[in-house]
Amino acid sequence: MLSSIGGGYNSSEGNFRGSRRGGRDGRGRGGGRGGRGGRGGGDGDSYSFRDNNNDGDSFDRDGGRGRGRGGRGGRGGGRGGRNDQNSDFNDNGDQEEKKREIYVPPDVNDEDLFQSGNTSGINFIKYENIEVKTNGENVPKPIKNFAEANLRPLVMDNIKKSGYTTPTPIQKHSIPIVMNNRDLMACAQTGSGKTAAFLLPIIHRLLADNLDLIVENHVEPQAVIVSPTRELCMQIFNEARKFARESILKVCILYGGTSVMHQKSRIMNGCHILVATPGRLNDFVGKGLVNFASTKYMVLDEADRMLDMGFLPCVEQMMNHETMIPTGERTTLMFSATFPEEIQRLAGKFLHDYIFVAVGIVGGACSDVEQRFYEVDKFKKRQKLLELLREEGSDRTLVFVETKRNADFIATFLSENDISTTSIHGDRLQRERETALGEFKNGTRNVLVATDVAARGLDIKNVKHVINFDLPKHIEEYVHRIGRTGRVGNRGKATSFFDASQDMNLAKDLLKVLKEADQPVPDWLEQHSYGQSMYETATFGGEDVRGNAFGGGDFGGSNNPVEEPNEEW
Ligand SMILES: Nc1ncnc2c1ncn2[C@@H]1O[C@H](COP(=O)(O)OP(=O)(O)OP(=O)(O)O)[C@@H](O)[C@H]1O
Repeated sequence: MLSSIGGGYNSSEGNFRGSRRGGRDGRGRGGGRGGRGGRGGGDGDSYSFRDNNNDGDSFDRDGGRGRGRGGRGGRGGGRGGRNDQNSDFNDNGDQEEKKREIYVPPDVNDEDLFQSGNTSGINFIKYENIEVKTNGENVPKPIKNFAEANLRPLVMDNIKKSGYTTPTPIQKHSIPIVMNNRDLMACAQTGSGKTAAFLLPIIHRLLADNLDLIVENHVEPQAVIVSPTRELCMQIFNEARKFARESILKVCILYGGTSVMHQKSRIMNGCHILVATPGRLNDFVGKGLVNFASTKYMVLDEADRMLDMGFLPCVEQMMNHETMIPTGERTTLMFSATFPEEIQRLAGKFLHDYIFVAVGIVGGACSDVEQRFYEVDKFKKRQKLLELLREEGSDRTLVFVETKRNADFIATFLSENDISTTSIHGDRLQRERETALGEFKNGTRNVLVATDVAARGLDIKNVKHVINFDLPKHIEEYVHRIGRTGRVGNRGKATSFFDASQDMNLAKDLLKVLKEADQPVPDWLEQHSYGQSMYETATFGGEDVRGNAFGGGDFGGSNNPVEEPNEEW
C-alpha cells in the first residue's frame, strides 16, 4: 500500500516517505507508533492548530511544535509520531534537533538570480491609477521613475538587469522615504514589489555610507531583515544578492532547519545585510555570534504576522536586545499587504515618527485575481477538487489546506489520481520543503499542496490557480494566499471551498474583500454573512491608526479613488 501511494508522490529525493515517517524530524519511523493522543482517521479535518503556519516553518522555537505529530502509516489509519510534550516549546536544548540540522542548502548561481520571480503583466500599467495615501510629518516626495531616485549606478544596473523599467507605487513612495532614513509602515497589495521597495534604498545607503564592517568573534550586520518563513527568507536573501550584485556588500541568511555550522561559517566572513527568521536569529544573538550594535536598518517583512501573538515574543526579544540601536537612531521599516489596526498600534512602539503609506485599500485583495467560491461540504471537498483540476487543468496550481496532515492526504490523493503533486508544510524536513518548492517552481510537479507556510510572500513564477481547499481562519491569510497568483499586473484565479460548518466566521470579511475587489459575491455567501455579527469580524484594513493629524497627502496617479468598475485593478 505504501509503495503504491509513494510511487505516485515521489519527491526528487526518492519518495514521499520522509514525510510519512513522522514529524519533521522523521521520528515515528515505521508509522503510527501511537503518537500525540493517538489521533487518527479521516482526513485530519479535526486535526487543526492555528499555529500551523508558523510552526517551525518559521523558527526554531516553534520548530519543535510540529515534531512527533505527523507520523502515519498510510491513508486513513491511526498515526502519530512520538509524543514529545516537551518538544513543543523547545528553544535550543534539543540535541537531537541540533544533530539533525545538517542540511546545507544549495546556492543559487549569481546569474540565475535574475531569472527568478514574475515578470510584469498586462495590468502593470494600471498601478498608475491606484490611490496612495501617506500620513506622517514631512513626507518625502515620491519619485516618478527610477532615475529620479539617484540610486548608485551599480544598483541601477541591477534594476535594469532585473527587467524593471518603472517603479511600482510602493517603490515610488518607499525609496525616498528610506533614503531619507525615515521610519515606515507600508501597506501594499500582494505582488506589488514591496521587497525591492525596501532593498533598493537600503543597498544604496549602505554603499553610500560605506561604514566599517565589524567582524570579530561576532558580526554586526548593518541591515537586518526578518521574515516569518524560511522559504520567504531565502527569497529575500536572493533578491538582496541580486540587487547588491557586484558590490562589496555581503549578504547572509540565517534560518532554521539547516546546518548551524554552515551558517556560522558564512556569517563569520562578514555580513552587511542579514536576512533571517527570528528564531534562528535569536539563537545566534544568544550565542553572541550576532549583535545589533551596527544595525542601522531593521526591516520586518510581513510585519503584521511578525507582530501577532505567535512571533511577538521573538520580535520583542530582538528589538529589546541590549545592543539594539534605539528607535530614532536606527531606521525601522515594516511592510505587509495586510495591517490590522490592533497590530498597527502595537507596531508603533518599535517605530519613531514614522510615515504610513497605504497603496490602495489596506488589507485588500489584489484585484487582478478572479475570486470564485463554491459552497462545499467537507466530505465532498476532495471530489470537488479532483473535478476542478480535471475540468480546468492542474498546471501551476497551489492548493491550500488547513493542516499539515491534510496536506499529505490531499497530495497523496491527487497523486493517486494521476495529478503530479508535491507538498510543503512544517512537518517536512527542510530539504524536502525546498525540493517540493523547487519542483513546483520548475514545473516538475503541477500541483503544490501547502499549509499557510506558503501563504505569504512567496513569488513563484506564473502561478495560475490558487485553490483554498480549506479556508483559513483569518481574512488576512486569505488575502495573502490568493496573492500567490495575479502578481505584478498578471491575471490570476482563486477558487475557495466554503464549508458552512467551519467557515461562517469568515463570511463577513470575505464579503468585504470581494466587494472591494469588484468580485461577484454569491448570494449564499451574502446570506451567511448576515448571520455573523459585526464584532465577530476582524478589523483588517482601515487607515493609519494615528489619524490624519500630519497633513500627509494622497498621491493618486489619478484623482480617482480605487473603485474602478469592471477593471481588474
Ligand atoms: N518595478 C518592477 N517592475 C517589474 N517587476 C517588478 C518590479 N518590482 C517588483 N517586481 C517583481 O514583482 C514580483 C513581486 O514582487 P514582490 O515579491 O516584492 O511583491 P510583494 O509586494 O512583496 O508581494 P507579497 O505581498 O506577496 O509579499 C517579483 O517577481 C518582483 O521581481
